[in-house]
Amino acid sequence: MMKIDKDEFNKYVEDNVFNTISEYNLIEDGDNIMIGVSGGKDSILTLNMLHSYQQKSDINFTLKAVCIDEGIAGYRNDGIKSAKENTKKLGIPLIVHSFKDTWGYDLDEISDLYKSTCMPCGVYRRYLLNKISDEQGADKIATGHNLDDEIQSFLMTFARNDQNKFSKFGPKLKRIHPKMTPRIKPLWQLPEKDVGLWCVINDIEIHDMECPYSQTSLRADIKMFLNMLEEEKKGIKQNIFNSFKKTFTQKQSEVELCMCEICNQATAQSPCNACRMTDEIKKMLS
Ligand SMILES: Nc1ncnc2c1ncn2[C@@H]1O[C@H](COP(=O)(O)OP(=O)(O)OP(=O)(O)O)[C@@H](O)[C@H]1O
Repeated sequence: MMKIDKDEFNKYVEDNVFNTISEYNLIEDGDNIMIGVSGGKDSILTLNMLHSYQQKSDINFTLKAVCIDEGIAGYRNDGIKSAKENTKKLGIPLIVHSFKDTWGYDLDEISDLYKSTCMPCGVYRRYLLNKISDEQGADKIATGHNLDDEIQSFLMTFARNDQNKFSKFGPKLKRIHPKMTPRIKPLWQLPEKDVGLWCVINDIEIHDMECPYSQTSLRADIKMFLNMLEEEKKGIKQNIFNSFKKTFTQKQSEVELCMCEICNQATAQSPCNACRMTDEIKKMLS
């Protein structure tokens, strides 16, 4: 087995992330950054890298973290524990907010209502991440999306013939509405295997469990396909990412946003997805 030098590896990870931050101007002076922390490896590395960037760079910015409790028995509580421990260690304030507080039910209670549970989960999670970031005055939401996530999303747009999603690609999304907090992805150029290795090498306590619902998604199939290809043809994921980078030009979303007549959040169409879904779920549950 190949021996890995811890300091060298940590420097490689830090250089990779710091380069993405500076090359794409992810963080600017005076920014209030909200980090979406699930307690898993990607968001815990993001948390540590942004904390370290705050210490080492001469850019002044604040950090807060938010953890959304979807209500997944036997899964989410360990993630929240990891989010609490890791933010406490770094002195970063954490907000925990649940689906149940907002809509009155857990994800578990609505998991059978849709073909893939990831659909309602994604709609509600994105909604809450944005709402809380907006309420907290955040300028940007940092997520732990890594190189693997980005090429999976890229291939998913082809599988679904949904090129509108191109506006969500890239390490930094533009602000398209005053109430829509844009995303930044500091791990955009870092392969997932290196994120895992960083946690192991540094003995970082993380929540290392697959979401019990993730197997129902197209993303899970594409991830498995890419991992299988990578096993046989080393470097194929990096090649896909490099080709993606060459052809990628950020498409500005062409949708004009308005305010949801029910919840007063920014949306492409009123009522917003979350409110329309809530109405549908209430009917299905009654
Ligand atoms: N429950 C949550 N609360 C807050 N942020 C979240 C939550 N779930 C996901 N995120 C944010 O979205 C990113 C992508 O999430 P996703 O579940 O697709 O990936 P992941 O690879 O499992 O991430 P992680 O290793 O951080 O759990 C996470 O890294 C995190 O920044």
